[in-house]
Parts: sequence; C-alpha cells; structure tokens
Amino acid sequence: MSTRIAFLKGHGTENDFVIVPDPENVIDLSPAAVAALCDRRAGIGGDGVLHVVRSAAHPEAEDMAAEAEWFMDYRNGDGSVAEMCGNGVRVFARYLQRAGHVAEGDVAVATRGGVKTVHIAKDGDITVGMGKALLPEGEVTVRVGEHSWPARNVNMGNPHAVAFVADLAHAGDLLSPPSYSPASAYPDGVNVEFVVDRGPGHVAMRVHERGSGETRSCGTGACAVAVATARRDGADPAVTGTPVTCTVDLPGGTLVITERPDGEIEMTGPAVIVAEGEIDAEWLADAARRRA
Ligand SMILES: N[C@@H](CCC[C@H](N)C(=O)O)C(=O)O
Repeated sequence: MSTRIAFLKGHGTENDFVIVPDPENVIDLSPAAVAALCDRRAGIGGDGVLHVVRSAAHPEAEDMAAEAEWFMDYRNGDGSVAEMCGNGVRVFARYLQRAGHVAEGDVAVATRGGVKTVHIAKDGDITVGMGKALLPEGEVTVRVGEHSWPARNVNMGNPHAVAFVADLAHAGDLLSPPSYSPASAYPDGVNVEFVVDRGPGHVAMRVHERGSGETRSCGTGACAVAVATARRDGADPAVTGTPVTCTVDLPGGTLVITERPDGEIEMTGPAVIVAEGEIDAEWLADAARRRA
C-alpha cells in the first residue's frame, strides 16, 4: 500500500489553500509538487499551499523558533515562494487551532516576512498584525489592453502595485499578468490591485497575484490598497495620531484593515477549513515528475 500524505483545504475570503501539515519537514514539496496539488482539474486545487512546519525544523525559520513554534512555508500556486500571505496566515492559524496546537487568543506564526501575531477571536474572525507598509518612491504604470493607470508601489513584505480605476471591469479577464513599467520597480514580479471607491473608508478591488493569477482575495493586497487609499486621500495616522480603518470588498468577501499611528497594520477577516483527507504520495511524486 502506498504512503498517504494528510492534507486539508481551507480559505480566507475565498483565497483558497491546500494545507499540508508536516511538523518535521520531511515531505518533498518541490515547486512541481506544489503546482500539481494546486491544479484545479488534476489536483486538489488552490491559489497556494500552506506547508505547516515546526520553525525549528525549517532552515528558513529556525532563527524564529524561540518566538514562534510554527512556520508558514507559503507557496504560490505555480510553486514559487512568496514572502508573506495575509489570508494564508489566518487560515494557517485556524488549522493550528483545529489541530489542537493552539487555543483561542494570540498565537505567533513565523513567516518569511518575520513573526506575525494572529488573534483568534471567539466570534470566529481572525486578526493578524501585518507589520508596516513600505512605500517606495517612484512612478509606476500598470497596463491592461488599451487601459493604463499610474500605480502606487506598496510593499507589505511582498510587492504590490495599486491602481485606482474608473471601473473594475477595465482590468479585463486578468488571464495573463498585467504589464508594468519600469521593470526595475519590481525585479521579482508584483501583485497588481485594481481599486474603485465605494464610499468613505470603503473600497472594492480585484487582484492579479504573482504566481497564482487572479484570485478572489489577497490579504497583503487589501492592506496595500488600504494604505494607498489613505495616502491618496491625504490621511496618514503617523501624522494625525488617529488610526485609519478601511473596509475592502473583494470578489470573495470583505476584509477590514486598520493602520495605527505607529504604522502597524491589522487585518481582520474569516478563515475556514472546509475539508480534510489524504493524498496518495505516489500520485504526487508522479504528477510532480510529469511537470518538472
Ligand atoms: N494571497 C496572498 C498573497 C500570496 C503571495 C503573493 N501571490 C506573492 O507572490 O507575493 C495574501 O492573502 O496576501
């Protein structure tokens, strides 16, 4: 009988993930294996993989082990590695709670973007301290078909280009990545957000994610959008001393983002585990071989 690999499936505002618990980091999750798992027809399907590893067992996280027992080894659906995933870290915490590794309240999670504090509330929502946004200087232009827009460069640990548009439909089908210039603004590629206003402190967005394509939600993207919207409107909590909150509607749900006067950003939203099962390890190895 072939070996089985346990998995779960979960999502945060429909940004969906294959969760692979692997405390001792023994599963060979090559980029091709990740892409095979995320394949929506031939695999389980997901925007990315949340590889759940003890920090002490992962070379990229062992230096965070004293602060955070668990490391979110996040991968995009194409197998590429990303620094941070805001929806992913909420779903990751939900998995830890369901598995009995943590209880309600605060839990520290190691990520490639540093240790994040996640709060699991009684009411079911999960809040994550996303850290501070960086706003690199310089003009960026984003293009889709005949449309082009100036975009704000926002770094949430991972790179974002935020474009305010007249109509979300102008972003087209987003089946291929929007182009951008200058290329030097994003040497490692970029997540692109398209934003329209819905009212004071309230926007709606679509996103094309680096390594995953158009997704139904992006947590780091929603934070980037909240900060870009505040600055566009002349609001900066560091200057006024007053927190700024933005409600961000995405195709898959709503996220609430607050930027505090110290620059720290908190994001609140749902995180759900929808299924669990077992993967045939032989199938995964074969599927990965065929893609490699
Ligand atoms: N969906 C995520 C972001 C995942 C990483 C991104 N695609 C990248 O490559 O930077 C989120 O919720 O933040």
